Amino acid sequence: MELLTWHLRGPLSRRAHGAGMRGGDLIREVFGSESDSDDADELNRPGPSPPSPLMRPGCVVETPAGADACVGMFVAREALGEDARRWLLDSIRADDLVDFPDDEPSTTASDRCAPTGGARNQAMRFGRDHLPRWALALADAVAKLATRRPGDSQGEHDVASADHTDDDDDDDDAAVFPREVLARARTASGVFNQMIVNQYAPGEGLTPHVDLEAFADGVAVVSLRSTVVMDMYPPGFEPGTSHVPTNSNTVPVWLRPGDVLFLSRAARWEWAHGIAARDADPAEGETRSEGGAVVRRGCRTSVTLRAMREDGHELRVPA
Ligand SMILES: O=C(O)CCC(=O)C(=O)O
Ligand SMILES: [Fe+2]
Repeated sequence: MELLTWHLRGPLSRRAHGAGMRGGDLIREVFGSESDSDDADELNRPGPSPPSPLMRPGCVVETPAGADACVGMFVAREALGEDARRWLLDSIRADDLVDFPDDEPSTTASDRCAPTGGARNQAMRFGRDHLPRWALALADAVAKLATRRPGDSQGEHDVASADHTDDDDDDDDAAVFPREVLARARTASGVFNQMIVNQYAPGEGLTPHVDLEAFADGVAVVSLRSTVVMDMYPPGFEPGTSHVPTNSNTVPVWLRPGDVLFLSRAARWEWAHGIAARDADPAEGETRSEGGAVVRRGCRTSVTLRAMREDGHELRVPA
């Protein structure tokens, strides 16, 4: 219960903004969905074919400017090109997982987006068996990117391979995700076995939070459509504080269409992340807290990929 409550204060609390859903409705909607009887139909639906390769060749996984202190956070810039973004949005729409407030979702930033009101703006799936095909394809491509060394534009490193030797250990820590996270690729769970699709209208945010302990290390967020600023809050931030002013210690990360954000190590366990509820963000690189250039938000869609921990940390849901 505590875990769930904590989670609800985080990613889901933004619903209070438009949908006015709470407690049981939310939990039923969010956690009930994985056992829906129409799950099998949804999973077997062919859907649009992914472009090949899914990830843009030559994309670089980097530490965003000014974010060196946030150890374990990386962004793959425009990892999904135009075709991949279109495929992903079409796949999400084909599965009818969330409502799109605009009829023809653009693959780039758009300000033609009205607030969602009572729309379904979040969907979760737990377990690889419950992930739609498109999510499995995305998860595998993102997991490959996570084997890269930051700054490298190519060359997945097979740190999870069975013939890996201990002599390589120093090198392992140089990859985007730690070795033990990448090693999940050899298990049934895969690197990722859980996903959330989130839909944000302009003005909607995400309360700062550290992801639940029930989720393992190694979180990836695929960002689609509107550019947005994700704020990283350094260790010491008190989760559950509903209104946290952005202060000088906060590290802003600009997420553009097709970017993939990686959180592991301290960035996943010690830093909190959140999105301010506002209609516009400071222009990229803008550091002044007031009076600087701003960019209006459009609609944003994100896909968060994670894995459930298998060491007894349950995601408890009240009966
Ligand atoms: O939507 C996003 O960009 C992040 C979502 C997130 O942090 C979460 O689901 O825990
Ligand atoms: Fe999160």
